[in-house]
Amino acid sequence: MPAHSLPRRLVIATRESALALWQARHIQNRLQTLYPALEIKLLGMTTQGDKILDQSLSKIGGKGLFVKELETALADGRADMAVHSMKDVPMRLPDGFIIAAITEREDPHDALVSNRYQRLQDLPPGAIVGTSSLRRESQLRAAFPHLQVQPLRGNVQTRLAKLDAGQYDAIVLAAAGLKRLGLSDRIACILSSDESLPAVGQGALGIEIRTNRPELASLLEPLNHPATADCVTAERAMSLRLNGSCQVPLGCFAEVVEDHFLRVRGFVAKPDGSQILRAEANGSRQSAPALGRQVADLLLTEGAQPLIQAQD
Ligand SMILES: NCc1[nH]cc(CCC(=O)O)c1CC(=O)O
Repeated sequence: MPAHSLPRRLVIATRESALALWQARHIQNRLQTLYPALEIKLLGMTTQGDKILDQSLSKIGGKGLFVKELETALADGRADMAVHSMKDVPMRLPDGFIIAAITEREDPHDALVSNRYQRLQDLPPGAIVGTSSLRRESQLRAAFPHLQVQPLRGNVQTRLAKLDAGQYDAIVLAAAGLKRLGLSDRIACILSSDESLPAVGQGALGIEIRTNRPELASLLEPLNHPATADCVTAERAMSLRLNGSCQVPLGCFAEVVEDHFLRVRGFVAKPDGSQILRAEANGSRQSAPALGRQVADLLLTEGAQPLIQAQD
């Protein structure tokens, strides 16, 4: 990029939870190292998704609630870019917005957090596990029908506080959030992708800009991690094909195998875990979107349609 087109100041829009701020500062620091002359500020914002804590996200409109306010700040020029957990980014962005870079994935797995138990297998019948994620709930119920799954919302610290107050025997959180916040010692165990297939985009950060700011896209290019971007592209293609929203228990997880290939696994389920459909596709990294769609199509062939529709 020619030096003259470098902006002098940048504003990064972010939510104000500790995790969102960590993520925005992480991107700020990486950009500052790359572009020492740039003045980079954060614009903290509270979104609808942060305000409404008494209802399940799936019932109040889903992921979009975490990004809409940030997009408004991009649209009216208060900010140049927004940092998101890719897990919270809707499959379709509004016209005029793009994810310009996807950074290297942190641990994509879910983690079990408990003050008493080390593993899911150790939880006794009737033990209460906290999660508001239909994806986590359906997988837990399928494998451990003797457990009670109870709703748990709020930011990471709030959820840990509710566990510590004794409201739950264990909770399930994204390992990435705990690790970023320096809370790795709270992890009882990491759940394997067979125990809990991660959410689309889990552990990856995305940087969103307006499509009409190509100079920002060039500036962000060094932050893009191609392997992570290919994985997340496959996962999002799967979810888009199934019209995935928070209202459907669904997961998709892609991994790079032997540098050039992707292994893509997905599932859809009934929330109570009484039915889980799984599928896998393998192929070259260049065909990431096709592999994601292939997983979706395999699931549809297995009978996913009623599971997807039942939630409406
Ligand atoms: N749903 C909120 C959310 N969005 C992203 C993360 C974790 C960080 C990540 O996946 O990058 C979390 C917390 C959690 O699920 O425990």
